[in-house]
Amino acid sequence: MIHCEGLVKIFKTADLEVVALQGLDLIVEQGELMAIIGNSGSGKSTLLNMLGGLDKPSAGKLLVAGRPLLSCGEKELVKYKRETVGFVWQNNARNLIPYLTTLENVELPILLRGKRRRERALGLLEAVGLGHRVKNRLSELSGGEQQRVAIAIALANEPKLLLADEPTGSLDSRTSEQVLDLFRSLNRSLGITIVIVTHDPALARKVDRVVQIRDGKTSAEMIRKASYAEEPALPSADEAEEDSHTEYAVLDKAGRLQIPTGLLEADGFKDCGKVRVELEEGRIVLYPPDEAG
Ligand SMILES: Nc1ncnc2c1ncn2[C@@H]1O[C@H](COP(=O)(O)OP(=O)(O)OP(=O)(O)O)[C@@H](O)[C@H]1O
Repeated sequence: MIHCEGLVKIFKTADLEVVALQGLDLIVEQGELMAIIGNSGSGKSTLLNMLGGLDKPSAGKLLVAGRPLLSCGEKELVKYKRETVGFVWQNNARNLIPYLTTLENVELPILLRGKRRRERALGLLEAVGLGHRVKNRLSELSGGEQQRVAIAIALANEPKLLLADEPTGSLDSRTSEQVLDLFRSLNRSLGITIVIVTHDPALARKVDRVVQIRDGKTSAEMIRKASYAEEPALPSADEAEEDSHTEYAVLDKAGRLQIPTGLLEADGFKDCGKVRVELEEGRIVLYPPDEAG
């Protein structure tokens, strides 16, 4: 569904250039539900904007649902945004119109596409568990309910890919859990590919694959040992990530590897600047530079 290779994004301001993505590689399969995590400023939102066709990369390869987003024209990009991708934002103001009812909010994007279909809007609200709240104004809904309306809106154009930027950022943990459950059930029932950008490690732990971005590049991947499809019971709050997921460092095509920061604190590696690399019995082993061979 998503194929990014060597993706670069440079923001130029009057006197400054910021390299937000520095040759990022990422592959997301069709029907995956995955999360992207990373520190503030690591490039998560920049990546999501590229995937959603809201901004163009400066260089690299970016294919989404078979479309080359870097080279396609404006018209094709508009078609892509309308037909292939849906967005859910943390900030409800970006998704919702406060003075309309729940039903009117969901009908609107369908109306804009020239197909007035109350039935479909009602169906979407049922799907997100809000069939009983269709006549309420948004101010009468809780934060979690409003986020579910936003998800119904994002689904109105029957997207193949749903992009969610901090979708639970302003919700308490119980409501976040419900929103994530909804993503899971939509992923299963509609087969829609879902990419969630989050700061929330608890949320990230509950999907099959978590990709970590560091300095504009994918640096590590955590893959759930048992897929949630095979083992729907989610890890308990006190289960550590190591128990539920296996962590991998990303090795790119040029042979570059980002070593997890914690490991670099070990004796001999701190600020060492270089390492000795040996192949030993089928394993690549790193030695501090001053350790005798
Ligand atoms: N429009 C822009 N103009 C200039 N620099 C930008 C622009 N958008 C993002 N950046 C810079 O690009 C880098 C990556 O930003 P981005 O918003 O993608 O990070 P993020 O990982 O989403 O952060 P956060 O978790 O805080 O939202 C940052 O250094 C940011 O300051």
